[in-house]
Amino acid sequence: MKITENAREQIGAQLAAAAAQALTEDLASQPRALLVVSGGSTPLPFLRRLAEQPVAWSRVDVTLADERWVHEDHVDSNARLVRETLLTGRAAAATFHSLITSDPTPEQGAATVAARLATLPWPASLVVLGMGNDGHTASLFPDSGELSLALSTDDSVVAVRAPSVSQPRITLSAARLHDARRHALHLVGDAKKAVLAQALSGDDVRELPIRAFLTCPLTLYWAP
Ligand SMILES: O=C(O)[C@H](O)[C@@H](O)[C@H](O)[C@H](O)COP(=O)(O)O
Repeated sequence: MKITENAREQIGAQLAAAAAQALTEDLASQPRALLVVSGGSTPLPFLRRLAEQPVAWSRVDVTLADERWVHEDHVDSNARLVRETLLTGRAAAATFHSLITSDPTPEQGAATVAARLATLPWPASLVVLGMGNDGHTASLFPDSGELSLALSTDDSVVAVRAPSVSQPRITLSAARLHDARRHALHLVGDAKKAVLAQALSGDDVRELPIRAFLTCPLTLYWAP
């Protein structure tokens, strides 16, 4: 157990160093740089380590790959995760752009979120993706009625409902998620390694939506 925990800390630290390097490289030639991170449980060690990296954080914008449509104080909020882990220490000087509005549903809030995202310095320096055991990434779920739309639209965000998750969500579209200089996939555990192997051995994106990003190119950060 201890070995696994250490490996997960190490891979988080490696990803944090790579993210800091990407932002610093881009900030050498542009006024601001954008980082897109994912929610869930995997990113915790990465976000905590990144918060302490020496980056010109006051010139960095941060947003999320997707969000659960809950209040920002909710235990399931990805914004809460980012505020409590990344936006501390040195990285507190970064500007965070939430994917949530006060509208009751993501369908009602999507246009406001899209307008917010349009002000950011795309392409992102780095998009960090996670993946679920069903092959979803961001909120591109295999069982969501909005999957085809999210994979094909030029809009930047899509409101998503999926039977496999309890809360409505909002996700960056595949097109928006592709709009980055670098992509990383951050995974832990043997189950996810097996899902990734399955994804690499086929091409039906609707079966395993992570496939939409396997040609980015994409750098894999995996630990047992
Ligand atoms: O808000 C979210 O849930 C995500 O952004 C999602 O795509 C996540 O990356 C995967 O579900 C993996 O989640 P875990 O890291 O918790 O396994």
